Amino acid sequence: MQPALIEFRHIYKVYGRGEAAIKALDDVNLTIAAGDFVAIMGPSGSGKSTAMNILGCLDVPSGGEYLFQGISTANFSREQYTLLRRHMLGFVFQGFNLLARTSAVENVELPLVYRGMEARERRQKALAALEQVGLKGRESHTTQELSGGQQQRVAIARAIVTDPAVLLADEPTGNLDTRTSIEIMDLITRLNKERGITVIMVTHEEDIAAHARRLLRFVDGKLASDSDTDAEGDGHVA
Ligand SMILES: Nc1ncnc2c1ncn2[C@@H]1O[C@H](COP(=O)(O)OP(=O)(O)OP(=O)(O)O)[C@@H](O)[C@H]1O
Repeated sequence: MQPALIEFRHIYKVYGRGEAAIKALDDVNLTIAAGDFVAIMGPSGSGKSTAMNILGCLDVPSGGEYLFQGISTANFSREQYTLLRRHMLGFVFQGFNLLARTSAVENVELPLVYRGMEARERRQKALAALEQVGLKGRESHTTQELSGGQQQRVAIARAIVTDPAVLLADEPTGNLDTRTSIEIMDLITRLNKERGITVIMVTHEEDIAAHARRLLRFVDGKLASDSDTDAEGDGHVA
């Protein structure tokens, strides 16, 4: 049997010591299969960002074990974490996090520069990724010449240009109006369905979470519920 893509075994994250210690994550057990589309919700301070940081190898748990494709990351070196991040994970943030005064195509090429890819191949891949997110014709526009929705599309192109197994999205529509949010969610849903990218997304909005297939709710650092949505994989509430 294939191991799950992602597994949390008794994950704890504790900040501070003694009386002041805060359990940001408290014995979280979780498996996510390849190709799933998971939304994470919960009140402020419930541990969502902490969980995303551990999933994204930006932070390590205080206890428990994080397995990726069945391999424990517990004894990973800093370099191994970096490799896992660069080769398997793509990130999208609420604030887009693009370089200003830099063209869309150059922003998308950036992760390929870190990989040491040759310039021509890099450009080709970045242009293809921009086309995939519906930005053909805007490749040379700089960040400030693009709308918020277009900037998020560039950020998504940058996240998928490396062909990651997992897209980690932290409130990807948090800075967008309703119509643009729906367009971005349709794009993310398409990437999940057509390219098979596993999507894990934090959101505060129920109707954004409804695009996912599965919904995890955190309360006080614990995984309080884990249920299927009504999306049935088509990205829309039935
Ligand atoms: N670096 C840190 N040092 C100390 N405490 C922290 C740190 N990061 C998070 N915490 C605490 O851990 C708990 C979980 O925080 P976390 O940021 O994961 O919550 P969240 O669900 O993402 O909240 P929000 O929706 O407000 O972003 C909170 O009580 C928070 O104050």
